[in-house]
Amino acid sequence: MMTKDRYYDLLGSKFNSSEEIVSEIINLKAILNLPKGTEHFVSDIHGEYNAFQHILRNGSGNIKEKIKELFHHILTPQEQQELATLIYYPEKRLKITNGLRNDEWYRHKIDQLIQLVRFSSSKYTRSKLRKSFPKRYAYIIEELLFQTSNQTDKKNYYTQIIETVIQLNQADTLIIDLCYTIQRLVVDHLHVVGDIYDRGPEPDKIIERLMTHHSMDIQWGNHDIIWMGAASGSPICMMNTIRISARYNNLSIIEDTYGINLRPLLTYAEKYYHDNPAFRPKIEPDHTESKEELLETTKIHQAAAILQFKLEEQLVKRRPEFNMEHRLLLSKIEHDTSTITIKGHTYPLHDTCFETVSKEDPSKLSLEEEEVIQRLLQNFIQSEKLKRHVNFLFKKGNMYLVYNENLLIHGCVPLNEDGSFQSIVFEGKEYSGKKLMDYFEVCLKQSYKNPEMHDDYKTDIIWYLWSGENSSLFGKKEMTTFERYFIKDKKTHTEEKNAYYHLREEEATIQNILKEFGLNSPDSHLINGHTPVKEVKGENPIKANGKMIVIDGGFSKPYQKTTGLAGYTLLYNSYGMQLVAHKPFSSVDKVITDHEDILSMKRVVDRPLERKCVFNTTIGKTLLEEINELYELLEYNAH
Ligand SMILES: O=P(O)(O)OC[C@H]1O[C@](O)(COP(=O)(O)O)[C@@H](O)[C@@H]1O
Ligand SMILES: [Mn+2]
Repeated sequence: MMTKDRYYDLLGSKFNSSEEIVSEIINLKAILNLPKGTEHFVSDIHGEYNAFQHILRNGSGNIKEKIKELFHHILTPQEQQELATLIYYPEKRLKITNGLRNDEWYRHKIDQLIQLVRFSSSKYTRSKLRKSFPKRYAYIIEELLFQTSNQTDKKNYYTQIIETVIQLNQADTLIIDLCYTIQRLVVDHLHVVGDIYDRGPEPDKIIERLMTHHSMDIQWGNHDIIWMGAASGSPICMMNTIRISARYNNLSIIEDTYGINLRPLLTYAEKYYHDNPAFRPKIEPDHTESKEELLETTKIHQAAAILQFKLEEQLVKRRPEFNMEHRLLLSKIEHDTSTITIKGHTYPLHDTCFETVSKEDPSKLSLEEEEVIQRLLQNFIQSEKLKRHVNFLFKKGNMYLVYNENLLIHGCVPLNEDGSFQSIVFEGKEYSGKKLMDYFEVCLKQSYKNPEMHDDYKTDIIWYLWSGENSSLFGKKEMTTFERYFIKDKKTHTEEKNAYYHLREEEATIQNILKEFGLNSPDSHLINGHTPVKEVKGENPIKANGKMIVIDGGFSKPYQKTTGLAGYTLLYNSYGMQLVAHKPFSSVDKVITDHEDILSMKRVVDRPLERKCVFNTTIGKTLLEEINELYELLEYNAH
């Protein structure tokens, strides 16, 4: 333990004089009284990088709103949209409008953008603002920002700066910098409420983009943890990532993006599998793969699924505490009649591919299969890029987050029908509610530290998190992957949701959960992703008298049919929370050429009586502690 004296000496060494300490106290106190910064919540991005980056660029409609507030009396809606498009994609827009621009256009645009920077920066201190400026024009932007073109004495100075920039052919780059500054200023902090991976084609690009973000956090989703599990040495999580990537025709994420060699798996799959309609990949109309390539994917898809089922049987048997015996489906197959009996009903099996499944010992892996799995796993563990991405997920992510009096969880808090927390025994200890989620997090972290261990308890827990009944990330009784492939009767495909999903409609449930996580403020909310909100069927994303908000971003194209909208994101500024509904995103080109935007409709979730300041936030609490310490330091120095 550090002594108090030593601590103050260390802290004091950051300041040269008492005056410096005093001015830091004044600075921090001033920050506490600024309005709280805008938080942006997104979830279930599912590899749809293009739609995601667009939402970041337009701040879920926030940029357009600022433009409207500032310029509604001088710009038509069309002109406002054009300005918005310029701010979203400055380089691309400037390229397109090349030739149409003259000095007058530049003067005008730079002035409008400066006004917007000023307007969007009112909540920031000068020092924070300075940090948000791109380096190359920081000085010029600052000069322009703190002068106004209206005061006559400053007018010449202001105009002169802009004229010089134009004369020196620097206007384009200045405009680009101003646009990105505005993008950055309208959202202070980003929360990603899980499911960056799977289904869509570019999860890696999403992670890379998030790595450059100025301030963000992640709550892991079930589709993120299977990739984290694969990098932690879990063969079953790895097989599942391969199976899903094959299903959505995205194997190039594994091969090209993460540099993992799938050849051994393909060679093996070619030997035992053929074309099979149930395993043909889902394809987009504009896909570029040849018939042969799609057939290869179909074979890999089957190999990955059967290997996953075999590994699952092994895991279920070695972990009786997981209560997953009902998932021992390979053991239930009647090979002679090609049927299976589940919960007392016998169903015919279709599109089967059980050539490698032994009747006597269905979970048994052949030597060849063991080898393929080992080689793949080594590749997953050693992929530098995957390691970088998973490191980032661990660094920025958690099972849940308490932030500014809100609780953020991707899936759920598993509940019993009576609303009590569902409990389960792991390693001889009973867990429920918050403790259960803390336990899951410890397991994930430990497993990642030991990627050379493939079937230890902590690594197996990651699979439990993917598909176990008490998993806060899954939230359903069982995952019917096997049934979906091989049984036609849709009844068997249903995945019964945890009681949480109907109980969360009630305010008392949410209050109880918030309390479990130490939240008692009347302004607290619970924010979930994970389940698409079926607005077409009348589902409301705002539940429990406004305490519960479901924001599945609906980015995942294959799921948009069921929701009717693309989905939701959430904004939380000093005036309260607003839910934003988005239409599906078409393409960047459409935005740039036709000014098509994801039409956003806003709905107010709530509006607290008082405008929230930094003082009321999580960061505010830390600042307050810092201020108190600085006061103590002043006193310590005075003695
Ligand atoms: O639609 P797909 O890709 O077949 O996946 C279905 C599976 O995905 C899950 O819905 C989990 O994914 P989500 O987290 O996106 O809901 C499972 O419950 C279900 O079995
Ligand atoms: Mn999910």
